[in-house]
Amino acid sequence: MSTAPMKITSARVIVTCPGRNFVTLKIETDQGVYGIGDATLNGREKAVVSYLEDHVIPCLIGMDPRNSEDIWQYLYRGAYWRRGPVTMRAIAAVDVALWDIKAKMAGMPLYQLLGGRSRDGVMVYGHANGSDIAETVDAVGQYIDLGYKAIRAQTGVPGIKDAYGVGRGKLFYEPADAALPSVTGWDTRKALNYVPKLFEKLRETYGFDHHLLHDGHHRYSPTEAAQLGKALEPYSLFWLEDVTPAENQEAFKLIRQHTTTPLAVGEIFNTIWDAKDLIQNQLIDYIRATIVGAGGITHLRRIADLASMYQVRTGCHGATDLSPVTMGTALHFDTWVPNFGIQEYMRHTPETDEVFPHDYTFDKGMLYVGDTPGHGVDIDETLAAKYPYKPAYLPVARLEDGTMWNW
Ligand SMILES: O=C(O)C(=O)C[C@H](O)[C@H](O)CO
Ligand SMILES: [Mg+2]
Repeated sequence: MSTAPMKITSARVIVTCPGRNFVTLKIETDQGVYGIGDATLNGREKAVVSYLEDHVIPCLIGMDPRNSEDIWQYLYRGAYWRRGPVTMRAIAAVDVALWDIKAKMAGMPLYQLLGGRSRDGVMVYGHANGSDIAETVDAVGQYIDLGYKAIRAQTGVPGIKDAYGVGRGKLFYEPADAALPSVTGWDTRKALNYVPKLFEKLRETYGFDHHLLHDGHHRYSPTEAAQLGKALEPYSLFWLEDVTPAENQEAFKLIRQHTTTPLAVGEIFNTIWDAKDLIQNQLIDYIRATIVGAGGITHLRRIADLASMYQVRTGCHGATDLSPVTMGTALHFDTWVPNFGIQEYMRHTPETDEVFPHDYTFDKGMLYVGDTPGHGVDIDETLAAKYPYKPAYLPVARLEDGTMWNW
């Protein structure tokens, strides 16, 4: 790589809504090479747009884009105000765009810069859901027919209005759907009674050859979470995710003492500090932090390295609110990271795929990175401009008596 001076000449934020909102950062350089990073924060997109445009981009102009580590430290330490979803997404977008530039300049796919291939392909899990057990069992069957090796199963629960994870469309589940938050319901007892029956039926119908996963979406108390984990043990889950909120990392001790169902946490984590105690005390099995949520490649690989010391494996978040730029970048990360576990893969709509041309491909339950230099994902700006931003919130959840709960 040349040691001649190199400069960032411009950086722009592109907001587009090809079915859902995405915030993308494009960094251009004086050598004609550009990089792309995702900065989407579902339901709070404009906060990151402002953070980037008003507070980050002015500092970037003139910096040497090759110094991605120094720029990461500059944005993290330099703001004085550390961590948080807005800050860390803005940093992630810059970081990913800079790694994209570096890999393009090297003429290599990004995984080569991280340390090369550790595996041929990346095992992914898809989202099967239905309004009741029968429908969810059918949906899981459809994923099996599509070749998936691992499937997350979520079901509607009798008596709960719009239970988490039950989509309106198959393959394209999208919770952020209303100009103001829609109100969904929750009832822990009803869910605790019903969810194990789903997995009993799934194992009875399809046997034990496929990995099954379930997301508690922060709804249960530690004691209830332990009960759910115990009840699910006979069905041998790949993981039980976000079974209780993780702000208090200590809470997982209680769950861990009562169940051997593997636990996954971290899609809302921003830094290594959110996961440190969970990892060091071996309270989880999978860490779900991903590229856009946790400060880009530069920071996520630190989390993965810490996790590797405690036999915790990765399981990057990959819902539809993470753009193809994050998906593509995560696949390079997954292709390299030694302690890889699994990658979530919720398919984007054809409109989104068209706005973000990419070279990753799906085959028999696996995703494969391409060999395009960089992370292999671009943005068609002309097409993106045809889909203006539409306000869309995630739902909220309330108990039957009106009490606010965790969505
Ligand atoms: O994909 C998952 O596991 C989720 O829990 C999806 C989240 O609800 C979604 O990313 C929120 O924006
Ligand atoms: Mg989740």
